[in-house]
Amino acid sequence: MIEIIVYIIVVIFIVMWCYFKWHNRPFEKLAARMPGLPAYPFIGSLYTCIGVTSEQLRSRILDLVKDYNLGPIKCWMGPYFGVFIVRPEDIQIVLNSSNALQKGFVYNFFKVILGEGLFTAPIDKWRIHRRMISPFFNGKLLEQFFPVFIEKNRILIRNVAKQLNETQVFDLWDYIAPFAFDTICQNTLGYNIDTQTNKNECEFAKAIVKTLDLEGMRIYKPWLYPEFVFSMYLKLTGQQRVFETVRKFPLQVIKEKKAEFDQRKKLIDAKIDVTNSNEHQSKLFLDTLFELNNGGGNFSDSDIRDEVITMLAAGSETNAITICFCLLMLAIHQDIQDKVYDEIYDILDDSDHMISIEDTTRLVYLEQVLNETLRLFPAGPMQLKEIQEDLKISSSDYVLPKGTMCVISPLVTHISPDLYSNPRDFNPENFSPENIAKRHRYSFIPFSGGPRGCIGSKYVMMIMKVTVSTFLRHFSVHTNIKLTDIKLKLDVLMRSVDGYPVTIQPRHKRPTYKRNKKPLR
Ligand code: HEM
Repeated sequence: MIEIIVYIIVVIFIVMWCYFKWHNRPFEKLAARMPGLPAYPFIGSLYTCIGVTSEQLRSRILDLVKDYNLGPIKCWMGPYFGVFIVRPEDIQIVLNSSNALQKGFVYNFFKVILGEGLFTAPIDKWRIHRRMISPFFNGKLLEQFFPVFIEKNRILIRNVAKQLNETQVFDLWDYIAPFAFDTICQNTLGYNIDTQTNKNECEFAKAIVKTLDLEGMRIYKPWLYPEFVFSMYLKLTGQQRVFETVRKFPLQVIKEKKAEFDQRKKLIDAKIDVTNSNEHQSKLFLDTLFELNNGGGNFSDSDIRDEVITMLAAGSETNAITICFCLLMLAIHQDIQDKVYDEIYDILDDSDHMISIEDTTRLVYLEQVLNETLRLFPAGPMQLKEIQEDLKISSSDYVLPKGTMCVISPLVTHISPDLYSNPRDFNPENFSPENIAKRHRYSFIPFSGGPRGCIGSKYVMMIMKVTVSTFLRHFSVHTNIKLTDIKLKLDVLMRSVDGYPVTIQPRHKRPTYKRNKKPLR
């Protein structure tokens, strides 16, 4: 009997192995020609990630690309065939191909948290939802978010002012992260939460960071790929509760807001005027989802929940990380800070009047500084696209077979010496109009690109300009660390290992050209 069982197991194993080899033929054919990492059964090339910290992982990836001279590089992610795409010409082809809209298999891990919101949605669903949601983040509608930026910045400045003249450094993150969360909450949910003042109020914000990190860690550990193994891992390590927390908060808010929406609709149907509130505008995003839901727009309750969680997750930490890095860069590079402040002063002078949307469009040097921050510290360091049909890229005439996972990494492309001189220095001149014109458009991809690029890029550039300029109008920012002291860790997002340590001083409201002038005798 035992012999028969063993015989059956061996036969099953051989059949599976043959199927696997047969299925992988096109990949193995290409892998034989393409340089890159060797692979071992089951773990593929991910042995390079075993036992390394997320900080070491970043260095390994950068070394890898350097060793292979930016060419397409093969890398087996467990059983999946992957190719690192580094050159801008190839990135452009992949990001704009209608056959590369599907996200890679690892995005399925995030469905536990984000459901099928835009970030994780399969192509058919994504197409419909993206068309419905895009208008909120484009053009004129963006203006509706502006009053919220101003109000949340007012609270931020009031809170940060407590650190004025302290000699001890503080971590910018402690102030900027709650600010970014409150802002996106108000703008997407119309929900006025104030975690800036009441830090313990929202467990959700902490839980979302934790869950995204847990799922991100899974990418490099193929033995955690099967769902049941990962759930067991969560149970054994007592971490499954954070996943429940992530779901609870948005559901509770959506329920509340839906009741308000239904109430308002009843009044409107009864022809009673409800156009009173300032709040109306910030409710627009969720209200429209409710309208799609009510009007048979093929938008279910779970679609609402998934899109809401996706916006909260995608739109708060990324924003906070970039603002923190930007202020830290300005603290390290005082000359650049002076130049940014001079520009702010030229546009807004030394009065206390609030910045307007028009003012933000004139802050062109600040925009260069923000772009340079996103170049060196792209919050979303890696993306994975699974191609649906064979795709020819320009480097070395390779044709990537259907099913290949294309790994695109701003982290890697942004520090290529072929594209940027002294790529590890912080130099906003990289984004002067002349220098931009000299480079390929896809040399700078912090928001990815093509039809599936970041939906929030305009929104976030605007909020970052408002926040950094408001901060600098009130304070000058300082630090005792150097650029080379910053250690980066690579999870789903890329952050600083040791936070963003700074001190602040009251701003002398005079531009450098007035400050440096010798007094007349
Ligand atoms: C500095 C801040 C931000 C950075 C660096 C950033 C970066 C990115 C990147 C690289 C992607 C592509 C990810 C992938 O394909 O794996 C992406 C997608 C996305 N981002 Fe952002 N993002 C930022 C802010 C925001 C904000 C503020 C929002 C919302 C208000 C947002 C919403 C989204 C959504 C919904 C997607 C998925 C788009 C789709 O698949 O259609 N992001 N973002």
